[in-house]
Amino acid sequence: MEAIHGADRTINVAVLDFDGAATGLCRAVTDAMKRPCAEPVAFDDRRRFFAACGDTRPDVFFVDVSGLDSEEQLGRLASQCPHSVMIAVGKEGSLTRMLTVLEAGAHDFVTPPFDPQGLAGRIDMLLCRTVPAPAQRPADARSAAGSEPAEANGGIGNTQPEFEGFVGTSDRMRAIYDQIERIAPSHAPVFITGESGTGKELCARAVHNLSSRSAKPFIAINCAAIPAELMESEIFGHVRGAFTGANDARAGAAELADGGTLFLDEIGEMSLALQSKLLRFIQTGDVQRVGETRGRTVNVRIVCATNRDPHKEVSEGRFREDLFYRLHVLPVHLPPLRERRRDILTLATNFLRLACEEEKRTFARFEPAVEERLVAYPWPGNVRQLENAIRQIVVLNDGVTVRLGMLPGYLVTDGIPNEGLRAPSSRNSVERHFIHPGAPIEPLWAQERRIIEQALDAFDGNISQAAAALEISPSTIYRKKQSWSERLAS
Ligand SMILES: Nc1ncnc2c1ncn2[C@@H]1O[C@H](COP(=O)(O)OP(=O)(O)OP(=O)(O)O)[C@@H](O)[C@H]1O
Repeated sequence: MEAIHGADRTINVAVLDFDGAATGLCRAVTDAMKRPCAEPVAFDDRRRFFAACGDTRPDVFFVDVSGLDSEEQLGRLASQCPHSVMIAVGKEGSLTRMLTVLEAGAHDFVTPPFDPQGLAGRIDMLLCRTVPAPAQRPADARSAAGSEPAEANGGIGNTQPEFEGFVGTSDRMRAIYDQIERIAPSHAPVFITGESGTGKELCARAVHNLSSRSAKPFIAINCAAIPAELMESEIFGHVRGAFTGANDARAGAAELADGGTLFLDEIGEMSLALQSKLLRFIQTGDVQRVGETRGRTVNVRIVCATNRDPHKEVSEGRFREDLFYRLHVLPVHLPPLRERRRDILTLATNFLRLACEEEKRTFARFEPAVEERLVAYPWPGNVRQLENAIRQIVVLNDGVTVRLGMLPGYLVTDGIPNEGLRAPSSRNSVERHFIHPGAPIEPLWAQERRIIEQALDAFDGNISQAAAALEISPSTIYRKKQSWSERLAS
């Protein structure tokens, strides 16, 4: 019964009920849901219900909490089924009971009079947010989900890698997946740019894995991590006695990668002297070990990456122009996380799942205030920083729901560590702009334009979503856009 989580898939529902009320509610809710639902499986025996749910993990379960001994049973169930939506059904609500039920991991605690319609909408939304999709081949994923991806429902949606280890379904990332698929079969060099932590190495590996070289080695060298004097021997190898400490002959990365891919990370850090040698190697295919006069021919595909602006490096004389044009044949640019904010929660949920598996923890979700923070933060260290933040939360805390108080300090305070963009989309966050005395004041229309354009960027140009986040109507955005073009044209 484990879920396959496309929007059109049949949803499995179970209900624990002692007097018929929860089953009645469950039927009314499933009738009102947009997704197809299987006939709810009803239980009136607690033991059988918990055992069955633990085994089969339905997508949604309704639990009549009036017959439970303690909320601990709910907590265990929430941990066992982290991707299921749990609705607690009570006879009457006290605030304390509600809080303990929610703390145990229920998504909602409902008491009569019920609102099946409203609950159906909420469950539809929660299903998008909590439930992972199965790993799919990218082409299948994009054709099956492509026309109506989970993100269209405004939720987290797919939390499994979408493409060769990449998580994220934003338009920007989908375009990257397409690009990687197109360039992978070629033998030409690939030049990957992007800020630190945006996934350049992941991209290089994807190019290799999808190429005809995938059965041969992928050898990665980080040009920033190896001292300049050792770099030549790391790439090209050395003969015995070539320099002090070279007690044995050794093959370099270029030889080891024969038939496969040589990934030169942080190539912008390579010295000009070594750049000349690399150029010669690319032109001839000949590897000459340090201390050797005769070379040997190898067949490698070069993929390189840098977080610098390569054009600037060339124009400022730090990177050889001839080498740049040899390498910059198939360029790929990975966007910073702040420019594809809709991927943040998908990535965060994925990292939460992975960290919980590895650290044996039970977190299954983020509370809404945490989601807001995650989406609003500019992530100057990009995906790597997000991954580290989630790992830190998981290691230092326990529970089912990640709460605001568990976030690292820099995410809780309003500070922006670097010059990154502050998210415009957080409803409850207050933008703080300080105007220093004597500083030029930006006209109101220009400030409005900046804020609206940031919101549009954050939602990949989706006007309805940007308008909802800004709490204005979509027509206001259309009207403003019109007035800016008139103003700029005049
Ligand atoms: N889209 C993504 N989905 C899942 N994980 C990602 C994604 N992008 C990056 N990561 C993860 O983030 C971390 C950093 O990625 P990677 O090392 O590829 O970045 P990079 O751009 O090469 O960084 P640097 O410039 O610092 O070398 C890795 O653990 C990687 O698996």
